[in-house]
Amino acid sequence: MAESAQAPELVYLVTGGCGFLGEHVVRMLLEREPRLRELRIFDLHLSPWLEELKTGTVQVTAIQGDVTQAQEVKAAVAGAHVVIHTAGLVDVFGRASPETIHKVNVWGTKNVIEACVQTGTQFLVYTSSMEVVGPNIKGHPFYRGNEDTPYEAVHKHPYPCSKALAERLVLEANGKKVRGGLPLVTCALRPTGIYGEGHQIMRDFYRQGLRLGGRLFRAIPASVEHGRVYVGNVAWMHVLVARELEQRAALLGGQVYFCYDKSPYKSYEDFNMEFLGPCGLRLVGTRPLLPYWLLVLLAALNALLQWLLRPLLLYAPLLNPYTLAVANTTFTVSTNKAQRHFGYEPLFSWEESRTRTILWVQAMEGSAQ
Ligand SMILES: NC(=O)C1=CN([C@@H]2O[C@H](COP(=O)(O)OP(=O)(O)OC[C@H]3O[C@@H](n4cnc5c(N)ncnc54)[C@H](O)[C@@H]3O)[C@@H](O)[C@H]2O)C=CC1
Ligand SMILES: C[C@H](CCCC(C)(C)O)[C@H]1CC[C@H]2[C@@H]3[C@H](O)CC4=CC(=O)CC[C@]4(C)[C@H]3CC[C@]12C
Repeated sequence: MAESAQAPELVYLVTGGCGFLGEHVVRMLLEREPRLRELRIFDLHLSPWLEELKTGTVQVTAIQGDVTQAQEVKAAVAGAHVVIHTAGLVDVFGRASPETIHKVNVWGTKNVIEACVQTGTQFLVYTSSMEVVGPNIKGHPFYRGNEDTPYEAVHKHPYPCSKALAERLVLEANGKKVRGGLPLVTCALRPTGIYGEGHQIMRDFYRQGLRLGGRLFRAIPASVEHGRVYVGNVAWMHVLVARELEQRAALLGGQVYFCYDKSPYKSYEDFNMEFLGPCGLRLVGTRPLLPYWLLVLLAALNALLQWLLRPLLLYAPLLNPYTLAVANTTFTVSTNKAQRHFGYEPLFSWEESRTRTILWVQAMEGSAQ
């Protein structure tokens, strides 16, 4: 993949390319990867906006497929130079079964690795998660840590378990010989909580606030810091690392990188108010309105209700023991590893990330403004 002034030659495949992050990766590649000849977008559900991308100079190929189906993955990967594997089942609310989460996130990743090996694709970027590290179930804080900070990672929930297993598979595959005899070069990016245009949970909080007369009620102490990163910067990191994998294979291969930018350290709720505030919502209370023990009880009750109601309907509220523990445990990163290894600098400043997110919330139907 050496730099050349010749015609664009590279074929990229983005799995999960119609998801929240995947869409930003796809658009970023089209905007900022001049060597792109063909962009394949592989997803279980293809979005209508893909059509508008097909009018440019890069060949955009939409592939409806399932990462759990090895043959479908292999067919999509064949002939690609780089695979960016963002597809995953993001579920911490109990909507999907643990088996399904494992199947999509672990087997799906296995299939992607195997497809690279069998077809001769040499470069693989995996979207991992901060959840691979923590917060752990013991509630230990991870305060502005980096990739080398010691932390007791203990996973019980199906989602972090699956992401940790999948990340390990990706890292262990680094150096494996692909068809043709060249080594596979892999790396994993670990975003903290991603925000920005298209963020479903932000949408849910906004709608909940509207239903509650423009108010949200503080549940988590303002002192608990939760790491957040703007989706455009996460996408940019994927594009950059994918571009650099060949040139710096020895340095980047088998490495993990937290995704970070200049977003401020705040609690999950205070951070959301950076966007929801200018859209007419307010966060009631300088301290949590309910005592923590009551929240724990409510979260346990929700888990019980989910279990009892499962034969009849899907009850999957935002509050459950796992989400409460994650929201209530400090987990923030402070690192420059991506900058040192592949020259990453955030493409979007905090002000720009904030403005873009606010404009997106405001554009939502029924804005409180
Ligand atoms: N949203 C967040 O805050 C964070 C997300 N991540 C990771 O980033 C990646 C993308 O997450 P989001 O964009 O937030 O989720 P998303 O749910 O918006 O996107 C995931 C995409 O994968 C596709 N997909 C799911 N199952 C599939 C299957 N069996 N075959 C093919 N495609 C399938 C979905 O249709 C969807 O388009 C995931 O791997 C997730 O674990 C990591 C850290 C934080
Ligand atoms: C839904 C949680 C906030 C509600 C808490 C309540 C009910 C007390 O108000 C979210 C708090 C933290 C979020 C998670 C975090 O950002 C890390 C994540 C990384 C991922 O890879 C996937 C998503 C998530 C698990 C994210 C999910 C929502 C929260 C638990």
